Amino acid sequence: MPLEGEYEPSPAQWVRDQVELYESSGGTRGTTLRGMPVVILTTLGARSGRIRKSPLMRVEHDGRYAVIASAGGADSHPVWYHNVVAHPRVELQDGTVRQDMTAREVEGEEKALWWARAVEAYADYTDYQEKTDRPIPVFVLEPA
Ligand SMILES: C[C@H](OP(=O)(O)OC[C@@H](O)[C@@H](O)[C@@H](O)Cn1c2nc(=O)[nH]c(=O)c-2cc2ccc(O)cc21)C(=O)N[C@@H](CCC(=O)N[C@@H](CCC(=O)O)C(=O)O)C(=O)O
Repeated sequence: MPLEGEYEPSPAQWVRDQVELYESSGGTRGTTLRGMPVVILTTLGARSGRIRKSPLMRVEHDGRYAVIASAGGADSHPVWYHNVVAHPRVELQDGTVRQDMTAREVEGEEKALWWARAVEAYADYTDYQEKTDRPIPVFVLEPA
C-alpha cells in the first residue's frame, strides 16, 4: 500500500534530479552513484506529513536492506532519519522493484553485522564515521 501524501522534492538539486531520473525511467536509469548501486527511500515527513524521497546506497542481504543515515559524515543526522523514526513504514525502490518495508534502528552486534555489509557496498561509510563523533545510525528494512 503506497504511502499517501503530497511529494515534497529535496531542496538539494542533485538529489531531486536523481530521484526524478530514477523514477521517470522506472528504475532503469539514475540507479548508481560513482558506479555503485543506489536505492530510493520514501518516507513520511515527521512534521509535515509530506512524502520525502532520499537516494541512498544499496545495502541488501537475503531480501532485507539497510539504510545508513551517514549524511556524508555530518555531525547531525540527515533529516530523513527523523522521518523513519516517526514513521517506520517506508517504501524502498531497488531498480525496477518497489516494496513496502518496515524500518527499525539496529544496535550492537546486529548493527555491526549490517555496518560491515554497508562498508562492503560503499567503502566511504568508513571515512564518514571517522569524520564525526556522531554514531551513524543504521536501519534495517524488512518487507512489510
Ligand atoms: C536536505 C535535507 O535532506 P536530508 O533528509 O537531511 O538528507 C540528506 C541526505 O542524506 C540525502 O540527500 C541523501 O539522499 C544523500 N545520499 C545519501 N545520504 C545518506 O545519508 N546515506 C547514503 O547512503 C546516501 C547515498 C546517496 C546516494 C545518491 C544520492 O544522490 C544521495 C545520497 C532535506 O531534504 N531537507 C528538507 C526537509 C526534509 C524532511 O524530511 N522534513 C521533515 C521534518 C523532519 C524533522 O525535522 O522532524 C518533514 O517533512 O516533516 C528541507 O529542508 O526542506
